[in-house]
Amino acid sequence: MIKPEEFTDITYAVEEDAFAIITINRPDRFNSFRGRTVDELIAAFKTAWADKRVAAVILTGAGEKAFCAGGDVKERAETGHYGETESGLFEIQALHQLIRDLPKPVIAAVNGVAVGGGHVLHVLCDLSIASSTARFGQAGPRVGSFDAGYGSAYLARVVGEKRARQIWFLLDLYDAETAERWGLVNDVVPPDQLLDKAREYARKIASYSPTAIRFLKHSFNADTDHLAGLGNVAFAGLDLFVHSDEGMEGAKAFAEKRPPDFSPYR
Ligand SMILES: CC(C)(COP(=O)(O)OP(=O)(O)OC[C@H]1O[C@@H](n2cnc3c(N)ncnc32)[C@H](O)[C@@H]1OP(=O)(O)O)[C@@H](O)C(=O)NCCC(=O)NCCSC(=O)CCC(=O)c1ccccc1C(=O)O
Repeated sequence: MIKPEEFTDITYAVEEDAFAIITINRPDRFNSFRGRTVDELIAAFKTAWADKRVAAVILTGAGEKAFCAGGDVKERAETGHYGETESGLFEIQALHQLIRDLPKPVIAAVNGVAVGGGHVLHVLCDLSIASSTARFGQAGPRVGSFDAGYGSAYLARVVGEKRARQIWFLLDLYDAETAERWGLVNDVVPPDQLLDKAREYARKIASYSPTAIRFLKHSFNADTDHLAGLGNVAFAGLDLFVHSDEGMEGAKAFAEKRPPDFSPYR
């Protein structure tokens, strides 16, 4: 497992002997993730799980523009994949499951755009706080991708069927006020208050019984845990799809800054 001192794509810190802050740190790529980023996120969440000081975890992005823009589409357009990883696997699904299984609440502090796989990350967090400048949405069908596991089915539990379908079929970006109205985030605050609000949430959680919180988190999850099986099916399909001509058309069009042409695949 990669050690925190070896992290290149994220940063990890424990504050007040009470909570961890994980920051995706690739601002030049809108904090999009590659294989290495996902490996480091997994290592950071496991470190937080094992650390007895840590009662809650805050997940955020570096800079003011992006929380996380999903998979690194430029890397995928250039190489067809997301780069080297420790295991040889691209472990995004394991990261999703880890955020759910970690018996400590995970708070997304959404500091900018949360789109594609980055949007899925915040949806999977137990709580989300948005900067008033944050924007939310999915992008997969534009760039030749989809998340037909937690990213669609669990999203529908959070915002309802019509809105989840609207998010995935229209691919618009929604502002923080709309996200709050839809129940997609718990709070909206000015950008300069975002991390303090997340710390306030984490401090409160740290003052309560960790065993009670752990049971409650597992209980909330139990109702949708079967979606992990759906995720296995969905990601097996996605592995095939992203390498197809249709899938690669989306990634190449993004990298070439042109609209994709999916008309041959209807
Ligand atoms: C995020 C945007 C909405 C921001 O728009 P805007 O504010 O107008 O800024 P831009 O000028 O567009 O972007 C600024 C700068 O950042 C670069 N950038 C943005 N996003 C990415 C990205 N995802 N990857 C790489 N680089 C990115 C952008 O190119 C600009 O750089 P310049 O050098 O200045 O040109 C908008 O940028 C946007 O829509 N971005 C793309 C979002 C997206 O499509 N994300 C990927 C969705 S798919 C996904 O995340 C799932 C991946 C996955 O889980 C998976 C799992 C297992 C197998 C396969 C996959 C899979 O591939 O799908």
